[in-house]
Amino acid sequence: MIRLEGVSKRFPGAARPAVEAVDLVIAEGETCALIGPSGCGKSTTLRMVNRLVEPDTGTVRLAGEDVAGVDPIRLRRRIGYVLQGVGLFPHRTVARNIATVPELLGWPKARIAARVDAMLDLVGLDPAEYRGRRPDALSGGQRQRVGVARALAADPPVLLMDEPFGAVDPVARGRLQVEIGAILKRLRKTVILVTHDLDEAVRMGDRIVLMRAGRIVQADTPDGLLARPADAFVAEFTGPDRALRRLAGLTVGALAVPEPAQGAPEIAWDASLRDALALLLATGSERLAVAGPAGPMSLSLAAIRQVSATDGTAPA
Ligand SMILES: Nc1ncnc2c1ncn2[C@@H]1O[C@H](COP(=O)(O)OP(=O)(O)OP(=O)(O)O)[C@@H](O)[C@H]1O
Repeated sequence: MIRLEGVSKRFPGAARPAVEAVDLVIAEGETCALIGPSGCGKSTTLRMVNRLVEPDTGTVRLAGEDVAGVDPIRLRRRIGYVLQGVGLFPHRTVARNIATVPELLGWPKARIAARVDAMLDLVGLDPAEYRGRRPDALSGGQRQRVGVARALAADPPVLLMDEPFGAVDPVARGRLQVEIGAILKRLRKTVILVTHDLDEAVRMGDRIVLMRAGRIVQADTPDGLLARPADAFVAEFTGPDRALRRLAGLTVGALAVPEPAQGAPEIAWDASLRDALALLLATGSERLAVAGPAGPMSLSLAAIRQVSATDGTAPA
């Protein structure tokens, strides 16, 4: 769906390229999280997809088409864009903000109004209560929800998200990551997400691309990145609590076995293994009871230990 081939960019006067020889393919319906230290080229990579930045060399293709040959305005109508702090128009109502692209596309008024309400519903805001408000009457998390609603309003197949939840407090942020991630999956959007937050990348990414100094160091599933860091830099970046992070990205269902564990503390099938471990430690139990989709199951501490034991250390 999105293909970057040998893409490089050096800004005028810069000592080294911001992005260098990046090859990356993002499949339709996939969420790809770009992560890495500040200044490693994440946002520049993202912006070359919607032509806010032009590459010096290489090509960016969208559904097979070289974006260099597509009029930028037309291109951006096919690509939703969500930024930190969103950039909502402050003097426009929530409804008018969400209607921005449909209005540009000349949709009839009734269709726009219906779409605005559907988008508000989608992101969990009651249309009757929120459509007439202005952005300054919203919480940070609500503003980000409106930002996502606006980006999705014209139903673009591709969504670019640059630190979308960076300005939101940690509690609201966790909820947004889970909810918005589920919506994007359900709608089968192809998403590039730029983030500083490894937990966000693990929660939302089907794949994580870790960059350093303009280059891709490792592109892998969240579990692959945490379990098998390609080198010492990746190991350091993912940190000493890599094993716990990994458990946060895996569900109880992945390890539960079809054996009843009567009387054991209960955990949900779709809870994370990190929550399961916390419950095992808090209760001192060796096993948890799981209500599986096809009957009672159990999850043992030993099984979690086994998964953690495969947590590779980086090759020297
Ligand atoms: N418009 C620009 N003009 C000149 N240099 C730029 C421009 N945009 C980015 N850069 C430089 O390119 C490099 C990569 O920047 P980029 O914003 O892509 O990094 P990033 O990984 O997204 O960083 P951060 O996480 O801090 O947002 C940095 O050294 C930055 O200073």
